[in-house]
Amino acid sequence: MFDFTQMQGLYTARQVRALDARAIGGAGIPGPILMARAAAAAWDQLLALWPRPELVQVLCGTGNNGGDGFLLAELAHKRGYPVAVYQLGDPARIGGDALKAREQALASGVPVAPYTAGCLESRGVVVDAMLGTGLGGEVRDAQRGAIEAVNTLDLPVLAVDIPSGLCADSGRVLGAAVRAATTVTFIAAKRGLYTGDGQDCAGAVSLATLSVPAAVYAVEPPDCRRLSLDAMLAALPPRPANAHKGLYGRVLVAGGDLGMGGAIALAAEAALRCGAGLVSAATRAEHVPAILARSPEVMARGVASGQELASLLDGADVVALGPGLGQSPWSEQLFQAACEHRVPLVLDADALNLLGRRVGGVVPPRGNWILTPHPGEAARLLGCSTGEVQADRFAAARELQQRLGGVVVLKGNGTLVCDGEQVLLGDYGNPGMASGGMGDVLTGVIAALLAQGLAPVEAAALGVCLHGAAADRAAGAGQRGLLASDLAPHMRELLA
Ligand SMILES: NC(=O)C1=CN([C@@H]2O[C@H](COP(=O)(O)OP(=O)(O)OC[C@H]3O[C@@H](n4cnc5c(N)ncnc54)[C@H](O)[C@@H]3O)[C@@H](O)[C@H]2O)[C@@H](O)CC1
Ligand SMILES: [K+]
Repeated sequence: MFDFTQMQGLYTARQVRALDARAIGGAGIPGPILMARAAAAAWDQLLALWPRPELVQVLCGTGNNGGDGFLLAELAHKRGYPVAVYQLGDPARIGGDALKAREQALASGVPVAPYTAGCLESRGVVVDAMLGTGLGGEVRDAQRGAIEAVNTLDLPVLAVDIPSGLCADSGRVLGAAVRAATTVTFIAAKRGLYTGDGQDCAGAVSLATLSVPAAVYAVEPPDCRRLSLDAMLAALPPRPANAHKGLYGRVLVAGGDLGMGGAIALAAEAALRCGAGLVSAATRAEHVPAILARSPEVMARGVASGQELASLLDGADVVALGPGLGQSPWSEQLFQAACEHRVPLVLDADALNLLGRRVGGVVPPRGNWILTPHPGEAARLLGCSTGEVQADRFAAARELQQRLGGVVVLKGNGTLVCDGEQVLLGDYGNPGMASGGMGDVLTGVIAALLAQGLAPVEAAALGVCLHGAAADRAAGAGQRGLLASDLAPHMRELLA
């Protein structure tokens, strides 16, 4: 239903280097021309955001990222703006197009001085052209000092191609990274700009393709794409006039151990609001009255054992297991019963923790489940630390999918959806979502979409974006205090 290949490709540094080389060698665009276009694109963005800057302070490294900075400084200087360029690293190490750019800037009269501690003035704007896609490993001390100085200045910062210190591939801060207000990235979007620390460092990202022809991109197909909610919503077919509830699937939400009944109520309500035909809840008998009082549309049943759950599974098209599930013997029984059935599953929260105990054991990988771990749950499933998951979220998502099958949704800033072939990145949402119940809602959303006939990867991709975009709308009233239950009306509106 969704054509992910039409969505924006996200590339690794290696891939972008290949595209650069192809643009120069194959498409015949000389390197200095590409660099001049990059500088012009960044300069245009700077002026668009901050017209008439009092001072343009440009920090240049010794690679081509620095070359972009020199040419930007020359543009600013020629247009009469006060400019100061600070060189990081030994100029003797500069070569190729970057050296030409530096010489051109110097010949035009751009003032260039070595970067020293305290050299930056606290006025105007800062252009970060220290490190781009050529960054290898943790930033060295000299660059680290400059990065920290930029971040303490409290001036608007434009990052050239990628904020210095951010890993283009993983979105991890390599020791220290510039926090920019905006980043102009060249030729192709780097995937690290959109996940992990990427969004915090890059600010608003714009892509300048530098007029590289489409044929160049054909040689390096991306294996990661940035999800477009609009494109997915546009592809959803309208409901026929003679529709009936049987067409839209039966979702069974199971979980809600003692003390955690709210989780199951949230998941069930989210499934209803996202269009599931019928939603049932299987939970502790104690929670049934409260669920019915809140959502009379939910068919809530008390289940005391795995056997009782098993009798409900045949009547479900999709089972969402995990919200408030707990890890008690009761939880274990429900988990066991659901996993023994062939029904498609959406597993979250404690269902993932129970799965983690059994990986490689009783429960083999399966193709018809969607697993929605946050980084901590992913770490438990992989037997590593949360830090290791966050250090390379793409690798963690792929590894999990390979081990467990199905579709893996690695939650967090820049949520990743991996079906084994591709990684899809959803960058909707905001920090207001760091509150209890958000995951339960996502589980219900994905289950509802799956029950309505979307392919598992589509249900996960649309669910993630719908959930994040609804939170962005709801956060109009403030991120702090955003409740999971605030999302439902917005999801409904978006789906409409
Ligand atoms: N023709 C091209 O290839 C184009 C490249 N462009 C720019 O070129 C950049 C890539 O240029 P390069 O490949 O020269 O690399 P960079 O300029 O990103 O970085 C290389 C420099 O960083 C230093 N460095 C590497 N790791 C470091 C670390 N851990 N700590 C401190 N310093 C470190 C290296 O010694 C080298 O001087 C892109 O990000 C983009 O800005 C653009 O001009 C567009 C065209
Ligand atoms: K940079």
